[in-house]
Amino acid sequence: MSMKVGIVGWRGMVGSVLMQRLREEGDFNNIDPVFFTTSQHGLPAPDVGQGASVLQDAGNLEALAACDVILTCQGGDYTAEVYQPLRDTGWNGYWIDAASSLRMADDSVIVLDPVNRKNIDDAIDAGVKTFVGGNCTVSLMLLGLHGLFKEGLVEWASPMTYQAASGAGARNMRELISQMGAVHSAAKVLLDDPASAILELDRTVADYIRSEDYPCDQFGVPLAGSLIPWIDKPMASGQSKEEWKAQVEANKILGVDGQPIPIDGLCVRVGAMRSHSQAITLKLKKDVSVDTIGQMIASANDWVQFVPNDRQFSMEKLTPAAVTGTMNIPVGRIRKLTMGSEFISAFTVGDQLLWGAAEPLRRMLAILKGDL
Ligand SMILES: NC(=O)C1=CN([C@@H]2O[C@H](COP(=O)(O)OP(=O)(O)OC[C@H]3O[C@@H](n4cnc5c(N)ncnc54)[C@H](OP(=O)(O)O)[C@@H]3O)[C@@H](O)[C@H]2O)C=CC1
Ligand SMILES: N[C@@H](CC(=O)OP(=O)(O)O)C(=O)O
Repeated sequence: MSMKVGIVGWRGMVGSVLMQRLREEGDFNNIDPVFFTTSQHGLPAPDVGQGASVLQDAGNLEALAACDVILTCQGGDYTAEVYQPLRDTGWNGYWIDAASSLRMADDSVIVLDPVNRKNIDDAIDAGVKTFVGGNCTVSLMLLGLHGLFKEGLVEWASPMTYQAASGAGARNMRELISQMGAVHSAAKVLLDDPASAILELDRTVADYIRSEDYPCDQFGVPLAGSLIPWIDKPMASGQSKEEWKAQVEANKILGVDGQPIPIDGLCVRVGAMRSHSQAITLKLKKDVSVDTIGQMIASANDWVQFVPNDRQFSMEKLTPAAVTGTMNIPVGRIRKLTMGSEFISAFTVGDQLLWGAAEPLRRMLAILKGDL
C-alpha cells in the first residue's frame, strides 16, 4: 500500500515550488497524496495524475491523523496550532515542515541531506518523526561550504548576507517590482532626456524614494533603490533572529557536540527577487592553499559549483540573476585575506525557494519512500 501523504500549504509560494519539484521528479507516482487547506476545503484539489479529489480541512485532526506523513509549508502559525494537538491524539506519523517553529526542538532533525544524511538515517532508525527544513541562508551556506565543514577545517565563520525579497513572502516580491516600476516612472522624463543633468535625476529618485508616494506597505521602508539591514525579530543579544539562526541551526545540522562552531554576521535584505547571496569570512584551523580549498569545495556535493576568483566568471556566474530557478550553488571569491593565511573570503549564491526551502523537504519525503 502506498504511503498516504497529507500536503498542507501547497498553494503558497514555498508550496508551489515544492509542487513543481514533486511533479518534475515524479514523486507523486508512488504516494497517495491528500491535499489540505485552511481556507478552501471542499474545492477541487490539484490533479497530480491520480484523478479528481477535494481539498480537506487542514484543521481537521482526524483527517490529518489518517496520513502516514504530513508535509507542510503552511507556516509557523499553522504548525503551532496543529502539531501538538495532532501528536496528542496519539498520531505517530512523520511531520515534515518548512517553518522554523520546531527546528530547535530536541526531538526534531533539521534536514539537509547532502550534508547530514547520516544524522537523518540514524534519526529515522531511532524513531524520530519530526523533520524540519533549515533556514534558507543556513542551508545555502552549508551546501556551498560543505567541503570545508566536512573536513573540520572551519574555526569560525562570519556570513554577511544579501537576502532576496522572496524570503519575506509573495507580497513582498510583488512590492519590490512595484517599487522598481514606481522609481522608473518618477524618473522617466529625466531619464528619457539624454541632456538632463545627472544630479537632477539622482535628486528626483532620492526624493521619490523618501516620499509618501513610494509603495512600501509590505517592507515598511524602501527596498528598491535602497536596502534593509535587519531581517526578522530582535533578540536580546542584539542579533536579529535571522542572524541568531546561523550558529544554532548550522551546528545542529552539522551534529556538532560540545563547543559550537561560532557562526555570526549581519543579515541584510536587498533588491534581488528569490536568490540569497552571502559574503563569508572564514577562519580556518590551519593554513590550506587556495587550490586545495577550491578542490574541497568543488567536490563536496553535486550542486556546488566552484567559480574561480576571476572578474568575468564572478560577474557572470556568481549572481542571483544566474542562479535563480536552478539547483546550482556557485561558490567563488575564494582568496586569502590580508588578516593572515588562515583567513579566507567566500561568496555564495543559491535559490532561496529551491535549496533554501522546498528541496530539502522534497528529498526528505523521498528518503522516507526509499527513493533516495
Ligand atoms: N525554509 C525556509 O527558509 C523558508 C521557509 N518558509 C516557511 O514557509 C512558510 C510559507 O511561506 P510562503 O509559501 O511564503 O507563504 P504564502 O503566504 O505564500 O502561503 C501560505 C498559505 O497562505 C494561503 N493563501 C492565502 N491566499 C493565498 C493566495 N492568494 N495564494 C496562495 N496562497 C494563499 C495558502 O493557504 P490555504 O490554502 O490554506 O489558504 C498558503 O498555503 C513560511 O511561513 C515559513 O514558515 C518560507 C520561506 C523560506
Ligand atoms: N527569514 C528568511 C525566510 C524564512 O522564512 O526563514 P525561516 O524559515 O527561518 O523563518 C528570509 O527572510 O529570507
